[in-house]
Amino acid sequence: TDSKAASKSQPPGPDVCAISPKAIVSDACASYSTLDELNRDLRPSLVDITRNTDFFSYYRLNLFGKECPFWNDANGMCGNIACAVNTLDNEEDIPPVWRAEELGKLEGPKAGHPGKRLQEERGPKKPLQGMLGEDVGESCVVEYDDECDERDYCVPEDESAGSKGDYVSLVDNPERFTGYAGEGTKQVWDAIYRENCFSKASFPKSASLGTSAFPQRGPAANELQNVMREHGRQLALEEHQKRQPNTPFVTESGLEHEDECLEKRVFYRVVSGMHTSISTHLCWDYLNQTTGEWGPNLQCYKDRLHGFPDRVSNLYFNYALVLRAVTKLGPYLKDYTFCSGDPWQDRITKQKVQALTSKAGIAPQIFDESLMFVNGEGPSLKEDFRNRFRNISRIMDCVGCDKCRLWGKLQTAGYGAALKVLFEFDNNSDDIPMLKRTELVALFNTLARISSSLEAVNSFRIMVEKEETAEESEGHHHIMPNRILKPHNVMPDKPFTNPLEDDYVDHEREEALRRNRLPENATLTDEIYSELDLIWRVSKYVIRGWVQFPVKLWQILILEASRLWEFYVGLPISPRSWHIKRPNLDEL
Ligand SMILES: Cc1cc2nc3c(=O)[nH]c(=O)nc-3n(C[C@H](O)[C@H](O)[C@H](O)COP(=O)(O)OP(=O)(O)OC[C@H]3O[C@@H](n4cnc5c(N)ncnc54)[C@H](O)[C@@H]3O)c2cc1C
Repeated sequence: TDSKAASKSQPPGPDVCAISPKAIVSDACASYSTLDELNRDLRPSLVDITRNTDFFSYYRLNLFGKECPFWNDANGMCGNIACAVNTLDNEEDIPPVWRAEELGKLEGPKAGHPGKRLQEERGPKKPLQGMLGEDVGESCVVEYDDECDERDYCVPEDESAGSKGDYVSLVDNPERFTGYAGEGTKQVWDAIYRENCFSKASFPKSASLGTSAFPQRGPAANELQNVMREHGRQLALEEHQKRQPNTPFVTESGLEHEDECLEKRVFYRVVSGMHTSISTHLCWDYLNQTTGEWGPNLQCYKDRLHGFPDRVSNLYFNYALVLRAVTKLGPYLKDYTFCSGDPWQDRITKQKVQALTSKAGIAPQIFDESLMFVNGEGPSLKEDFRNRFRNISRIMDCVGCDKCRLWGKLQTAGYGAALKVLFEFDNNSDDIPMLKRTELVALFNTLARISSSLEAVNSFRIMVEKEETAEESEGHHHIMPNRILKPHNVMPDKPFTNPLEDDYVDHEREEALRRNRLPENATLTDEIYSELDLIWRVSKYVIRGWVQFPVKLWQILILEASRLWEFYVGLPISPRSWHIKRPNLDEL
């Protein structure tokens, strides 16, 4: 009952399925341990792609040229050396294919938004058209006349010749502690969360913040009041969680967030999960100002995340969402040339990407985007959702620390690309939007960010465990509040165990069984229906296995062929990574 109550107190409770506790658990949710397992599997390839290929390790963005469109940010600037970004000012340091002289040579499809007709002519189901890399002289860049394509979820970075921007090496500018804090950061985070306040009426494009100071009256003032109320509720919720963990948080409007629709919850989770990832990185790679050394800061993690399971839950949710987008994009990337100016490297990059997306494709579906924007007020929310996300990408120009702005912009672009792939790529439609190189780089690097955050959070949890065990053995009786994040699938009466241990999966099964158990007062009819339901789900699971078998076999063949190729050309051979998974009731 405790965990039930807790799950009602906030949208993303630690024991709750990431999206909707009842309706979509089997198709759209994976357990925390499944995601950890996937992450352990995929992480080496992802790190390899984002660190060792030119295509994915250089990003071009307009880092300094855009003013904050919402307020005067002159006072919120970070002067610490750690806030600085090393841009690649010397042309020699940029891969040849992206140097200005090469971009200047480009002709043809770089000019102009492709428009519907041109997209149709280019043919269906090839969103990338090989446009970014078939040949430098042909077209490594696609340029848009207007700021956004109507299906963009964020303001895209422009890589075309003549556009303003700098190249940065993402490897040389790691996301970590910078010391950027105070009123400036508060203002930015507040503005970002304000975008979460959906109203019944749709907002006009980029309107919810407005460019002027806060209004005193009229519709905008009403909205502001709602925002303040919402923010106040958030603070009250946090206070409540501290004082009375695991009890429902009741406001005048009832249990918090209980009645929110899927789309609004998803929006909040994406933003909050991104915030969690940023906090995790700054705590993991923290500057000890006494010793001058960089390393994990456990207290920083405890203050920001350990006591807030919903924040960590949102991080896992984002992993599922972005990984699903990358997996969905996989087949489209087969025709894509990863143009970096060196055909040999381009081929290797492609193989690495194919290996990653094929591996991810073998895993069970972890997020089901087809459930969004379909029921209730869902369809009418899509444009609002998109505009709000674009606004968040504009707010990133108000971040007063260059390095934070770099990673903030990259990650919003990455989530924007993921949302575009999930909600605008319709396999049954011929009209599929295009992706720029910057969007692809942002997408893969955002996944890599979340992936390293998951790893860091697991390591931090283990550190907390060790610290508590040490304290206990010294005789201090440590009282751990229930709301502190435990491995998510642990039964309430079982001891806290390291999520990396094998028996974690057993807890997961027990939890699944517990969820499916009938209430004590169940009638015979309930039991019969429950049995029939189980038989139905098991049959579906078995049939689905048979149907998917040829695809899986094909994926295995592709993977094996790619390993053989790696062996043949003398590359390090990627490990085999498919598992025969034990079915659990969640997947049935
Ligand atoms: C876009 C952006 C990028 C940044 N990148 C970096 C960076 O790379 N390195 C660096 O050192 N600093 C970075 N910062 C600053 C950093 O995020 C913090 O703002 C700063 O460390 C001050 O932290 P704080 O303790 O005041 O809480 P903040 O992290 O600023 O949080 C403000 C409030 O938001 C709420 N909150 C916190 N986390 C969550 C969550 N996950 N979900 C929901 N609500 C939450 C809490 O109420 C909290 O009090 C960045 C800031 C921004 C806006």
